[in-house]
Amino acid sequence: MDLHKLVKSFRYAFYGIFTALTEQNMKIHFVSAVVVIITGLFTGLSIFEWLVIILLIALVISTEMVNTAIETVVNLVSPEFHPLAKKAKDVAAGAVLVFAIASAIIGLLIFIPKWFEQ
Ligand SMILES: Nc1ncnc2c1ncn2[C@@H]1O[C@H](COP(=O)(O)OP(=O)(O)OP(=O)(O)O)[C@@H](O)[C@H]1O
Repeated sequence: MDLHKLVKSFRYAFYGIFTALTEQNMKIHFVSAVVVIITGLFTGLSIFEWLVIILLIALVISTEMVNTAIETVVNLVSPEFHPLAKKAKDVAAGAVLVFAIASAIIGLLIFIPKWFEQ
């Protein structure tokens, strides 16, 4: 195993996370995640509920990062307006929206009953 290569891959991956965090949408997802985690700490969640919340947060952020990667490649290969560039960007953005909406619904299904039982 090439340890040097492995360390380099991790460094690039962390740089990718840092780069993605400079995007406005990622900042919104990040702040939302922090708000959800703080709300979860105050509400009191079971281990299973935390697993679901952490998985959803990680998947929304990962989906947004893949969307950013797609946007960047599209900008590289098609800086001018092109209907296929539009299709790629809109579909990638739609994928994030689908996951974000589903996550918000699942989050509310976890939190709302707990708020009303207290
Ligand atoms: N090269 C292109 N050809 C056709 N349509 C495009 C192109 N670039 C962007 N668009 C359209 O504009 C929308 C927004 O694009 P994009 O996300 O790149 O801009 P933005 O909102 O300024 O993003 P960011 O600020 O995150 O770079 C796309 O979803 C797409 O509909």
